[in-house]
Amino acid sequence: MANFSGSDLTCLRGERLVFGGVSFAAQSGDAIMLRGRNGAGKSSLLRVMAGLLSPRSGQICWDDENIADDRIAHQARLQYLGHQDAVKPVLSVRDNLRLWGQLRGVKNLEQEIDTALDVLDIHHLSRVSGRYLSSGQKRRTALARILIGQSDLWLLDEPTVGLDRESCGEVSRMIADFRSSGGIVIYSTHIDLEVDNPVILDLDKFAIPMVEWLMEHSEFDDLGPDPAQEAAQ
Ligand SMILES: Nc1ncnc2c1ncn2[C@@H]1O[C@H](COP(=O)(O)OP(=O)(O)OP(=O)(O)O)[C@@H](O)[C@H]1O
Repeated sequence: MANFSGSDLTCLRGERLVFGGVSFAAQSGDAIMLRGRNGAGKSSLLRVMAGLLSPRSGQICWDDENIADDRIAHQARLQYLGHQDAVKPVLSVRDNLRLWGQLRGVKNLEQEIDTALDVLDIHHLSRVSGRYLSSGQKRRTALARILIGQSDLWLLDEPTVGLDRESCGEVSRMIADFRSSGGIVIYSTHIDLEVDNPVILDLDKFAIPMVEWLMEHSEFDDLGPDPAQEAAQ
């Protein structure tokens, strides 16, 4: 049974404190849904979970090992689906999936590609170049990518953006199948994606004022002595 957890995570983007004090824990078969208003930090947290962004404080562990200690092992166990579909315009759908599978060293690649094309119902597009795909077709291609090769963790940033209702149902089924094979799924969504009993992590609850956080973490120490106090001495 795998464990994926984060404790007391704080994330700064640019000059802005996005969230502080976020903790989570998931085991094989679990799903966590990230909720929160626009800008609450759902994408940022998914990037932190993927090891693509370092938290300002706190740590993330897979089976009690800090993911920062072996980023390559962490990348190998996860599939991350960001806002961008990362579909290469000059490659056909099949070649896009092939490239992805080759990068991950997937065995039986052609067979896995066929299965993924069937699941996402895009077999008829397999020879079409990325540049000719609609946004929903690109999203389906990106979703097909996460089915290729073995993984233990899916990090999905608004997986259903641009999808029609039927494809949203397909995403729900993909998530259910992955969980029943022991996978952990963490996803953000603004729609009601049908997922069985997800734990809800509401990031609106973790926004804290910037100044308060800086004071708490003694960031003002670097500014030197208070001139007003010095003048009074
Ligand atoms: N590359 C970046 N550099 C600086 N700030 C960033 C960057 N990306 C995002 N931010 C800021 O971080 C904050 C959180 O953004 P994030 O995309 O994580 O939120 P979100 O909850 O996913 O939003 P949405 O629901 O709109 O997708 C926002 O204030 C945003 O402006």
